[in-house]
Amino acid sequence: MTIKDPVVEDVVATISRSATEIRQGLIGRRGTIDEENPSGETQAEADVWADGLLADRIAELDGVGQYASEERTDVIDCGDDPAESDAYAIAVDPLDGSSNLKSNNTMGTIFGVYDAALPARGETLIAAGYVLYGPITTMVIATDETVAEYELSGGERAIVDSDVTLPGEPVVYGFGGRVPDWTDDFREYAREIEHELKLRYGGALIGDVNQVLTYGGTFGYPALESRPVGKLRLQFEGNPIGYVVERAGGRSSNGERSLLAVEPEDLHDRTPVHVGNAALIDRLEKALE
Ligand SMILES: O=P(O)(O)OC[C@H]1O[C@](O)(COP(=O)(O)O)[C@@H](O)[C@@H]1O
Ligand SMILES: [Mg+2]
Ligand SMILES: [Mg+2]
Repeated sequence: MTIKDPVVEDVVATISRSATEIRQGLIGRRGTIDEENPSGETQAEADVWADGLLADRIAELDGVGQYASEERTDVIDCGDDPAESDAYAIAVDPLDGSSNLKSNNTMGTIFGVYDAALPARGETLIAAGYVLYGPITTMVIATDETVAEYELSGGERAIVDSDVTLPGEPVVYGFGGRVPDWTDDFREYAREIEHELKLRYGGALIGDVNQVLTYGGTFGYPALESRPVGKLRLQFEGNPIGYVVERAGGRSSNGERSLLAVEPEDLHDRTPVHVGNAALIDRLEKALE
């Protein structure tokens, strides 16, 4: 599978080559450091290390004007301003689910290629995807043309599915947050889903969303009573994941509308995230009305 846009291909190739190294570099970096990221969360040593590695490599690519990640406060300007040129802005969650490092469970790396200066609406994404560090390392890449899945080995990517499509019949679900902290409307909706689908929740967005893409169903990290804006970050998690799932034939929502239509106010905005089969996301939005 070739990616038509050479800058997107360069970004994807850089991330796929780095993934093998990131996976290997997790060994010995499972602890936390005495620092917080801009969202106020304690950083893992690996979060900061993976961010540095990706920032160095992505920022130097031709056609990349900005690099931003959930691990650093500000955007790095590294070329032409995406607002005034053909350059793209790359937003990254270097390690998604890094609290899973301690228990040695699934994690990922998420990226979005925005044709706009950050923060930007998801509608300006021209590509997005993720690496999944599971028993094997895979990469899902969505562009305007298609969603494809690859296996990564030694920095090379080998195609496994050139047309990833959300299965029509939903099978699995995963909802984040503590049940008593859910809103009454969401809890009522979740109770129905629990009777229809099978629970799959691993504590890393990427692992859980990849199950939804594989089997059909829904993943949600909802608005909480204690935190109405939810937990996940719009630029680094919500938008890229929303883009992938929408391109694969599903829907994304912040509870009211497509994640891709949400206007950001700040680089580190949080948002409720819901993705999956369109019929389920339609039902969710109705339940929250
Ligand atoms: O621990 P919780 O509340 O279940 O949260 C899990 C969610 O938080 C995250 O770990 C947040 O991502 P980061 O690890 O990149 O901060 C998601 O991957 C996951 O869906
Ligand atoms: Mg994350
Ligand atoms: Mg992260």
